[in-house]
Amino acid sequence: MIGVVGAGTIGTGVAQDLAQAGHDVVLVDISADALATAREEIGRAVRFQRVVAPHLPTHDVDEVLGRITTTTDLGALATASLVVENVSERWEAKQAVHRELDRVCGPDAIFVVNTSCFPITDVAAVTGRPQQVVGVHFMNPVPLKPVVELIPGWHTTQATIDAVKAVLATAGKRAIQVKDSPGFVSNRVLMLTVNEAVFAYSEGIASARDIDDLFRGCFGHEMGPLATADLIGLDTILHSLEVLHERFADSKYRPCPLLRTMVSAGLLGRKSGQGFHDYGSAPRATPTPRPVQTQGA
Ligand SMILES: NC(=O)c1ccc[n+]([C@@H]2O[C@H](COP(=O)([O-])OP(=O)(O)OC[C@H]3O[C@@H](n4cnc5c(N)ncnc54)[C@H](O)[C@@H]3O)[C@@H](O)[C@H]2O)c1
Repeated sequence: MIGVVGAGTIGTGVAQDLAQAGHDVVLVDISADALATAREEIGRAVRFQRVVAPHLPTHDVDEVLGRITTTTDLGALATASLVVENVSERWEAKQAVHRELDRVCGPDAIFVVNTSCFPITDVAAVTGRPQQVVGVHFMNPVPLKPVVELIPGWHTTQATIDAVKAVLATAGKRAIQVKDSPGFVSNRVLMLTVNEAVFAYSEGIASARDIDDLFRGCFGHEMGPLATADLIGLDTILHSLEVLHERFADSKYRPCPLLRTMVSAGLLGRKSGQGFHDYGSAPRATPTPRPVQTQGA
């Protein structure tokens, strides 16, 4: 059995993807509402998959949901062989969950850290098993993205890396391995782009629509930076920039004040229905029925 902790934007996708690959999944969150929403989202995403990704295998909704058990009790992961942690990008949450996982899980269990920016070595250090902790930066939406960033921590063993790669392969995922550093490669670059796009928008240089249009039309991106931010979640973008700002002590990562204001106002992007673009009252990241190609956070 595989544990998935955190049933938000990305944890929901991870649970779906692993269940589609045939694994029994226990999905844990502190919020019962988040777990209920996750089940609804997974049902919807499995149904939509044939429309948004006709090249991928189709799955039976009841079979996929039948492999996923949801609970608010982390103790349910006592027999997990592997746990993928996807809780909010806040240090207090990350370290508390890994300490608790270290206490409840068996000594052989491997912990996968799905984080946008925290160094994996820092997370591994709060456990008594740093050799069995590895970072996997999944991309969003997880079931549609074939590549992940894989980040060993200082003490991660090759056996851990191999075991995690084998599980990723069951879900058709290819891992690109990079060294442990805040934001790794993808988010170190992506967060700067998103932040600069927010600055340009806040200075009135162009509308959100035109900023995104430029990136689609000029660079062939499937989504512009502001639509990408909406998909990832503006709170996750803000927290990621805060981590980069603090860890590199470099002002180039200071979050645009507008981003902070929008998060305070509850404008979190797709998951709240409103960000730089309007998504109506739809909860979270239900993909629109057209091919989706996006980045991760
Ligand atoms: N959103 C993305 O596109 C994306 C992509 C790759 C990685 N990530 C990373 O994945 C992690 C989750 O991001 P997200 O966007 O899904 O966030 P989110 O805010 O959508 O969801 C986080 C979930 O964690 C739960 N949670 C918080 N504390 C918890 C605890 N102690 N125990 C159990 N559950 C807890 C919350 O209730 C919430 O449901 C972050 O570290 C983020 O940086 C996000």
